[in-house]
Amino acid sequence: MAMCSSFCPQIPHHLRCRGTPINPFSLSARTFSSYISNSSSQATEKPARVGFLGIGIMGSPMAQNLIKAGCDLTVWNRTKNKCDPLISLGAKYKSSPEEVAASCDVTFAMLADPRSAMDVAFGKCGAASGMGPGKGYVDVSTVDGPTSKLISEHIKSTGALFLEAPVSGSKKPAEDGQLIFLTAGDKYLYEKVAPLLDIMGKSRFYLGDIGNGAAMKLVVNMIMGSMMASFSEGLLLSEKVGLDPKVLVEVVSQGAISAPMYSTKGPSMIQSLYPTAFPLKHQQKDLRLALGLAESVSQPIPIAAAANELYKVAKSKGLSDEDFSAVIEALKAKSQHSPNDQ
Ligand SMILES: NC(=O)C1=CN([C@@H]2O[C@H](COP(=O)(O)OP(=O)(O)OC[C@H]3O[C@@H](n4cnc5c(N)ncnc54)[C@H](OP(=O)(O)O)[C@@H]3O)[C@@H](O)[C@H]2O)C=CC1
Ligand SMILES: O=CCCC(=O)O
Repeated sequence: MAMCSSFCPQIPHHLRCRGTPINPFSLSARTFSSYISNSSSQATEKPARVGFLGIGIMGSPMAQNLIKAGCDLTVWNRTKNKCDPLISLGAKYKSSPEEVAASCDVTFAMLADPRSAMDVAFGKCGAASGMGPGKGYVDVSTVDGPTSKLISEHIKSTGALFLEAPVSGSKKPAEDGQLIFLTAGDKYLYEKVAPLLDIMGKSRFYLGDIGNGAAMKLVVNMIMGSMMASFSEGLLLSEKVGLDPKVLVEVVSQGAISAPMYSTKGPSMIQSLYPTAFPLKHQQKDLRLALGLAESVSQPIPIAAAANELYKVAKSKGLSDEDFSAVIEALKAKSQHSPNDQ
């Protein structure tokens, strides 16, 4: 368990065995009382009833890890057939977010963007209609602070608790239970869902008031979006001046600007392949939201603003559902010129 914040309960790694969701906090909460905290043996009781809304690239492996850990999981997705593999693994299915929330102690939501996060949380048959005292709602989608605050207000007006908990880490870390949770909101709920976060992630940060988790996530993804745009420029420039971009990837990997993202995505970018882990449309959404965040405090972010334009060009070229590394295609288009150009 990585060091998170002074508020963060430190759980020794040996207490985080797969299939044994064990955490000392589980003893105190009534709604979560079915957790056991026996660090020396396998869990003999099932965890509390957990809901999961939004079974996309991220939601699917996160939900799967909860099932594998023995959680009593109920799922919902707008496109129902994406729930089928989870149902095969033992998940229950309900036909609306309201029904999931009504039947669960804590409900997670992993939705595409602010609009869908709000619709699912408090739209027609939304989760809020099924919430009430003793329940918790944990939104792990990447949204902006104002959206998160609105969702929080709707959930809390029912008497339930709310935690925002966007994640750093992509498809593979989600599959491997290695996500990083950036949480804010009700501290009590944070402590109660810690065992569930520890099933899906490798670390968690508690950042205080609602909006802080969203802001942290947007800052991280703003940096990531600019890094990928810059890396794309480097790959194309190296090739144009007669260098082997594969060697560039190797050189970068050995130096101070080394990043797993470059080593992982560089080789496929060189082949113009963009297998989707993080959809480009979501990266552009995050840059857009980061620009709004910066605007709200009059902070100039010109690099991110330029990167955002590039992702918009990539979207206009039909690359929304490709991996965000496909942003390189926007630069290829830009750099095309006639042989007569100087
Ligand atoms: N992929 C990644 O690497 C990461 C993504 N994120 C963030 O996580 C969130 C989910 O991402 P990801 O799983 O990749 O995205 P996907 O596009 O794969 O999944 C989006 C989910 O939102 C649902 N959805 C979209 N619109 C609506 C709507 N109007 N009403 C109800 N449900 C809707 C989709 O349902 P349906 O199946 O019906 O379309 C799907 O379940 C995003 O906020 C993203 O920014 C965070 C970290 C990493
Ligand atoms: O929001 C997406 C983040 C992807 C990552 O952290 O690798």
